[in-house]
Amino acid sequence: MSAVQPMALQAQGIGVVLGDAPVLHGIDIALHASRWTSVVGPNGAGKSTLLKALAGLLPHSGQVRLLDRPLAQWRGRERARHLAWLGQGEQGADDLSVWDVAMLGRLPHQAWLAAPSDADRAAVEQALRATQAWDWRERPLGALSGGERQRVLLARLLAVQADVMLMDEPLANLDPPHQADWLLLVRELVAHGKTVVSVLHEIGMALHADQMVVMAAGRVRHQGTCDDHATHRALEQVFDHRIAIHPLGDQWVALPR
Ligand SMILES: Nc1ncnc2c1ncn2[C@@H]1O[C@H](COP(=O)(O)OP(=O)(O)OP(=O)(O)O)[C@@H](O)[C@H]1O
Repeated sequence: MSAVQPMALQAQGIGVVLGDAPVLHGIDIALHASRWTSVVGPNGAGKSTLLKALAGLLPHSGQVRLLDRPLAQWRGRERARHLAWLGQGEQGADDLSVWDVAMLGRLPHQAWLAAPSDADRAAVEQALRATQAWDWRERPLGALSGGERQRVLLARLLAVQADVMLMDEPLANLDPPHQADWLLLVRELVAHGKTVVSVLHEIGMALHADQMVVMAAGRVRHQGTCDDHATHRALEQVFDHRIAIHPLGDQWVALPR
């Protein structure tokens, strides 16, 4: 009999209002630890807003629980060691070197104004090598291409060595080989007990996840495993049947109808 997996993240009745507009309506999701969940849906569905609410970056109604404890009960630095975040199209830090950007991921581990420890330096090197960004470590972030920049920001997230990793469009600007590398990386993270939640527009890639949350118009329309036909039908429905999910070998692909 397999052991019951603990919950990494739970959202209960999450509502978010941005400006005057209600953007999320009563979201309930439960994400097991050591799994990869992809969040998909049309533009404006509320995917990024949900990810920000899960990360505690947005005021919301309802409750988020991280590792079975209400998010509000975590102290800031402790939470930042357990929950790492990669935002969509993050700007800023252009003058910092790639090494220093990745080292920002170690801030929750460091005492105030303390120099980086050997463990910090080892974590940064490991993260930069994992995203093949090591060779650029002395270059300023602002001198990199869009895809190179994304790999450095991914390294910053990895350097945190958090249990739960939230990534908003992590494949943005990545070429196909580096998208494939990301997939291998996520599988390795999950095999080592990490929990990954990623917002993805690449439906074929998203279908490699363990679980899928399908959103539309600020609501969760479906939550299920990626090999379940009900998940595929929900996907086709939220995209107005403009795509169809087909088997290809041992994978699933999304093709335009
Ligand atoms: N600051 C804001 N004020 C008002 N409405 C907002 C604000 N930010 C986002 N919205 C709206 O909230 C809704 C959800 O936005 P969100 O960015 O979460 O969608 P998304 O599913 O991530 O979309 P995309 O796939 O285009 O990235 C959209 O309709 C958007 O216009």
